[in-house]
Amino acid sequence: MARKGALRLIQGVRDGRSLSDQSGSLRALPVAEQARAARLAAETLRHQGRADVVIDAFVNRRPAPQIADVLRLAVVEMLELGAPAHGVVGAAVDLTRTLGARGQAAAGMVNAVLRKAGAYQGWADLAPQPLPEWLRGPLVEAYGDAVMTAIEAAHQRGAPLDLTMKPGADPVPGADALPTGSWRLQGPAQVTALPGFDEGQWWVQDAAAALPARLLAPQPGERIADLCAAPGGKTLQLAAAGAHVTAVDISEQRLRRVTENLARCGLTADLVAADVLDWRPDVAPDAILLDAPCSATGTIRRHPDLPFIRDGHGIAELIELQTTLLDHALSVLRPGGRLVYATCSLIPDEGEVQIDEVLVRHPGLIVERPDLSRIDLPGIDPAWITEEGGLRLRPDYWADRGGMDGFYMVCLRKPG
Ligand SMILES: C[S@@+](CC[C@H](N)C(=O)[O-])C[C@H]1O[C@@H](n2cnc3c(N)ncnc32)[C@H](O)[C@@H]1O
Repeated sequence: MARKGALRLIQGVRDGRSLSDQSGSLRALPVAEQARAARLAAETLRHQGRADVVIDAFVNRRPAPQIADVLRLAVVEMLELGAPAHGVVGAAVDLTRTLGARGQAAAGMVNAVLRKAGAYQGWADLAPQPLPEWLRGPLVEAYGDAVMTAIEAAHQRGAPLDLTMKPGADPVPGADALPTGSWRLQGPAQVTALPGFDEGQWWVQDAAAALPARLLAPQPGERIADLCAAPGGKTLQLAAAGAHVTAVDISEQRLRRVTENLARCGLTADLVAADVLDWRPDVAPDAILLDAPCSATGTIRRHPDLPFIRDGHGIAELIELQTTLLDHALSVLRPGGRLVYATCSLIPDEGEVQIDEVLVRHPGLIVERPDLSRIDLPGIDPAWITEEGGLRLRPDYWADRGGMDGFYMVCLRKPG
């Protein structure tokens, strides 16, 4: 059941739909099988390049797309996830037979290929799935070949589960403290079953994603606008620090997640469903966190489908939107106030370059470099600080601890 569900998810990705957008398509399966199908599909995409090397070693020509995906699923299940070959091969042959006349004809080939693939030596040494050229090109230019290889290796390793604790909450048993203040659980976990979930003691948030709110240093009683706020990880941090938070997002549906998260954690914020570009508060905020919409190319560890469903189109429009959002946010900020701009992107045009340009457009605007002596901003590696004074985080950082999402963030101060 889970394998058939995983194959359906992968085919959805081939048609351009993300895995998360398809989660409803598994509703007919028991919950545990839904989770298994989702994991199988994600791991198959994550390791597709390596699976193809193995398959190519045993076929004369690449099979039809659907059959190739059945083979990839089985290869990844055997060689990456360690499932016993006999069960996987039998299930893959059965799955192939359900794929119409082409499947019936291919069942023998699938059986023969997978029997050999199960005994493949050298899986661990195969190069990770490369990023598509539209993304790889700009990233090699920005970071160089060696870093690109390290980033691809980090994508292959996937992501652990990071938690941000409410101040004073007890850590989740088995979680490790990270230098920057987040907590990390290695290995898969059912989030809602973890201790402290129902009590709202913590929320799921990648260690890198937790840093923009820390960089902003929210103070009790400050008026802070969280712009582009949903699903609300940063809103929760700002509210937990005692700030009066207004969370603005264009998507009412996504704002419902913010409402749920606030309620679970016993925190409050004013929620506004609006386009930030139309939003003008009556009282200018003391501080703003602008987590702008972006290519999300820093989150591929957790979204291995992203390279398959994007082709680089739309990034120029996103960059233009980020510029407009940044200018608008600065226009509503109180004089002397601070603004943290953040994107979960690896592309410098969505980070460092935006800041180079905003400083030219807004004379008097300054960058507040991260202060490494601040006790509420622990664990910042000086190597993360960029020339203009922002923080560039990459998936290959903290490789021995399980990596982090790619992110860019910077704290700006508006002239008084
Ligand atoms: C990167 S996500 C924000 C993540 C969020 N800050 C968090 O920490 O959970 C970007 C958000 O921007 C919102 N968005 C995109 N364009 C917007 C606009 N013009 N005005 C307001 N929100 C917008 C999207 O709906 C999406 O929820």
